Amino acid sequence: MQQEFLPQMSSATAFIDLSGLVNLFDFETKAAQAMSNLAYEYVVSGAADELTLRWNRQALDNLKLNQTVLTDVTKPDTRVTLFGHELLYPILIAPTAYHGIMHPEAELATARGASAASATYVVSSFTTTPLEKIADTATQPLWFQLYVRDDREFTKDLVQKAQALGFQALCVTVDTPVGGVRNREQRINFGLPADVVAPYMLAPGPQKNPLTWKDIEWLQSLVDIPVLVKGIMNPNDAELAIQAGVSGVIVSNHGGRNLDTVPATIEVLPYIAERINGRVPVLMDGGIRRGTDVVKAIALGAKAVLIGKPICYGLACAGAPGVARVLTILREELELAMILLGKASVPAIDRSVLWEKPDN
Ligand SMILES: Cc1cc2nc3c(=O)[nH]c(=O)nc-3n(C[C@H](O)[C@H](O)[C@H](O)COP(=O)(O)O)c2cc1C
Ligand SMILES: CCCCC(=O)C(=O)O
Repeated sequence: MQQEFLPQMSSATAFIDLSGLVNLFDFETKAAQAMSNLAYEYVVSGAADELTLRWNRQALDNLKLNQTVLTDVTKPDTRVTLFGHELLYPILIAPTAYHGIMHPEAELATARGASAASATYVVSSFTTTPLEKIADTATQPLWFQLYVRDDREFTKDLVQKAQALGFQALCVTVDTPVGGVRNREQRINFGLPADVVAPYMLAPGPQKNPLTWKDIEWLQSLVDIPVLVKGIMNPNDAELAIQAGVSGVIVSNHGGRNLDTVPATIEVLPYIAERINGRVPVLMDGGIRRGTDVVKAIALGAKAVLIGKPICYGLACAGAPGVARVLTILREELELAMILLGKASVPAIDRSVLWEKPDN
């Protein structure tokens, strides 16, 4: 009998008990069953041999922490301030496309989950839900991620719409003039199902007019909100970003999805932070799955981190509560790590938390 009702419910949300999912990897395992094959292969995909995808994790795992005891930290303060706004903890939702293939409530569930967990949600240009609806739903800050399309008038209208709707920052993705070699997508002949539409995708595929630093200057002239560039992977580009006047830099290799065999983000982060030298905030994403990963990124110069795939998995497993749970688990792990490291606040997290072999 119950079978009859199942099609009306999302097979992804029906009867999922979140209590057994205690870390972000558990969500990935669960999502592999909850998601359609199309959605799972799309999300899990790295470029080519998926080396960078793996290195993002491996490089974080290979960093060791320096335990410090008897420090009297019981309730760490995880707050950070970014562009004049306070975040309760330094973890944002990275922009990921096409939530409509992951859950029937799509980006609205993500927005609800982010709001429930007091997190900032960076909405992808390739959202499958109109920005107005997301803005209506979210009660916590939204940022907008921009893919610049050939039609620059369209792009102008889009960023100005986002600003008018109250999106608080613009992240211009600069690492995707073309998508990477994605064999998993090729094997399943990835495409959006007919009932899932990305309203701002406009002319999918590679664009004819390459994006250059001049466009970054132009984009900044269109809006008053902070403009960040997402996808910086070397100090020279970071310097050019500063010269172009950006308000922030996101160290990202697109979760290993674009150019395979570029280094892990945690590996390049300290060099970029050194070059930026505090002139603008540096954010980072790629492989963050544990509270200790957040600590490591902050120790090496990130002001905050973003998470991509775990949010997709939380969404697919259980909609808004799944998204909220993923964020809350990571936040709680961060708090525990801070206590165990004796760091009472985020700004106090410096390189002393990283283990280095003593000289003597
Ligand atoms: C399914 C998926 C879709 C993505 N879509 C976008 C996108 O639309 N725009 C963008 O700038 N980055 C996109 N990214 C990259 C993420 O913003 C982020 O850089 C990356 O996922 C971070 O690594 P993580 O997944 O290991 O946390 C996407 C990533 C995934 C996994
Ligand atoms: C070609 C980019 C499509 C969306 C995206 O950014 C991703 O899948 O990583």
